[in-house]
Amino acid sequence: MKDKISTKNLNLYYGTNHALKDININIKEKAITAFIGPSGCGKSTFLRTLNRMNDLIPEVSIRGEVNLDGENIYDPRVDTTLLRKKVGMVFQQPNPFPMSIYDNIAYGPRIHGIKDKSKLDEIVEKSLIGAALFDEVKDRLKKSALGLSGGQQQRLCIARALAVEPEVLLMDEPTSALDPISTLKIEDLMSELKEKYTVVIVTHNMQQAARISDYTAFFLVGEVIEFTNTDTLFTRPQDKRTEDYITGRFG
Ligand SMILES: Nc1ncnc2c1ncn2[C@@H]1O[C@H](COP(=O)(O)OP(=O)(O)OP(=O)(O)O)[C@@H](O)[C@H]1O
Repeated sequence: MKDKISTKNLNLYYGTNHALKDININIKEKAITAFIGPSGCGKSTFLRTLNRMNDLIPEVSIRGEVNLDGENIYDPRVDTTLLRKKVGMVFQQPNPFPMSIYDNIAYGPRIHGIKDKSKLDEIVEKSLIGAALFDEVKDRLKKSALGLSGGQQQRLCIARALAVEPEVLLMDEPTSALDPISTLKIEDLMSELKEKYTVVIVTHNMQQAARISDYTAFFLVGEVIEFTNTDTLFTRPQDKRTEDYITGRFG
């Protein structure tokens, strides 16, 4: 499988806080890559560098490269709107817009210029099917998205991300606000999504990383300590710090 994203000596500072230190990793296409590590070690920060979401935070400075299909996304000529269309994001708290289920999903495509009603209908249906939500909501597409359960809202947010035909999906602890059954549904969905998309997930839950990801990176105070395929990381970690973390000795 080819590398979809590769970072080169990536460093990030919040003011003087050196939050990411020389990150060099390659993320494989059409696979699930998980980031684990204790709180505050830079996982979310790193995830956000992959579609330049940190640009929106004041006092951030970034050095190094993030290459998407070989092109550095920090090149000043890059259009961040198009970048974020290609590299979509799902957050910890489901955050549907206060509008109908249909309009939530049509929102992105409309921004990108699609107005034709039948085309939008088709995108909405396809995205909801892709997010394993269609059957549950097909009779209430015009009802408010805020009436859905938390787990349904999170799948709606995934459908909303899929609607603009991304290539990469970044997920920042997408199940930590959900009950176990909704969590399982999202995990099953992620395994389906990786057939078409490159999926990158931050998770606090090591069992989740072990269950669903193909590759896992262990972060500690702004550094990637170990990054390899998930089985190896959890069964034969090379670094003592990884071993201590996965065996619950700290974190
Ligand atoms: N918006 C921000 N402004 C300033 N500093 C920040 C900001 N976001 C994160 N940081 C700092 O960057 C470091 C890494 O935080 P980050 O949230 O990326 O870690 P994390 O591993 O994702 O943690 P958690 O698992 O708790 O979400 C921390 O020192 C944090 O205080």
